[in-house]
Amino acid sequence: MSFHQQFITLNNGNKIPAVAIIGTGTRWYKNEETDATFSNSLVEQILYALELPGVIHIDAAEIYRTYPEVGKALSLTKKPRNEIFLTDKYSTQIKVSESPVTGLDVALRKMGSDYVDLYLLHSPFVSKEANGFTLEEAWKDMEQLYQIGKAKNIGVSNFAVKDLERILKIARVKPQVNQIEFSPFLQNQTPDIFEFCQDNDILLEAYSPLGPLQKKITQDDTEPFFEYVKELSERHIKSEAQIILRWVSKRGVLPVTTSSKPQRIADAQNLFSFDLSDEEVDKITELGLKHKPLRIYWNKQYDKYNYTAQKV
Ligand SMILES: NC(=O)C1=CN([C@@H]2O[C@H](COP(=O)(O)OP(=O)(O)OC[C@H]3O[C@@H](n4cnc5c(N)ncnc54)[C@H](OP(=O)(O)O)[C@@H]3O)[C@@H](O)[C@H]2O)C=CC1
Repeated sequence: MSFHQQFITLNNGNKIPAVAIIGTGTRWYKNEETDATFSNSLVEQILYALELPGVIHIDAAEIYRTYPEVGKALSLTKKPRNEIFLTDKYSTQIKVSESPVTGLDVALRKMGSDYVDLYLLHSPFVSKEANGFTLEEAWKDMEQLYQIGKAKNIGVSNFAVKDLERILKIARVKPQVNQIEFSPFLQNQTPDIFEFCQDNDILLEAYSPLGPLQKKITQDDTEPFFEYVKELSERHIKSEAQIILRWVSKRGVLPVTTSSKPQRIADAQNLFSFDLSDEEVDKITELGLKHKPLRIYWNKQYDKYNYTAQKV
């Protein structure tokens, strides 16, 4: 099977691989970063990913406590650094390090790299009282990292329109990315975020894009959404996960996925070996919107927006 890779051009002209195939949070998440919690299976899975063709997009974060595994895999791989796209996130809500500048220094040391390709503020939940700096000051730190080249691109995660407006008011460097929860069952994490980011040329990334499959229960099989995804899976001879990930990308959003199963990682990297028609994309959108909102992360902060999460 021939391999095709796609890239998206960010608002600063840089390119990003259009799917992140190995997230190191969620199923790999740990509360502690010790020798005892070191995950050899995560190292193996990252190394497997790094043997696949093309530029490999890895998603990391300070709060996942998986820098040692990422560092080990980077030290063992034969893939050159410029064929790896490494995303990292500064932990805002739970304080791990003093500031984005100090946080990234520690991260780079632990991962054994001189730079990250993309650095994000993990959430907008920042305050002088809790963090010692405001959201605007945090962004100034991010800009400093961008200027000195330790972060080739910068962005945010879980930001609502009002949070982005605060940043845009003071930014010298506009966020390149907003990574949010996005799936057919959650098409607006917060009110109007999908449209706002597309209008402002801020790339949306979708974490938990496979929410519908992760939470699928047997009787869901009879739901029109699942019936249709199955039909497309048979029509295109692709897995149901590939159909949903491809739908995400056809909506102009970059899917961030992960798996403990090598075949699923390879399938994600092979996302652009097939296409969905506009009609197929629209039908998944429509059937997805009929489903009640499925929000897996940041429920405490964002369940209040469930009334509008399934409107586009
Ligand atoms: N910025 C933020 O606040 C957040 C960021 N993230 C990032 O996004 C990454 C991905 O998030 P995640 O929610 O795991 O993404 P996905 O929605 O892609 O879910 C991946 C999970 O789905 C399972 N899966 C894959 N294929 C199927 C299938 N066909 N049927 C059923 N289950 C399937 C996998 O299990 P299996 O291992 O068995 O294949 C895996 O555990 C994280 O690792 C993290 O890096 C995640 C949450 C929040």
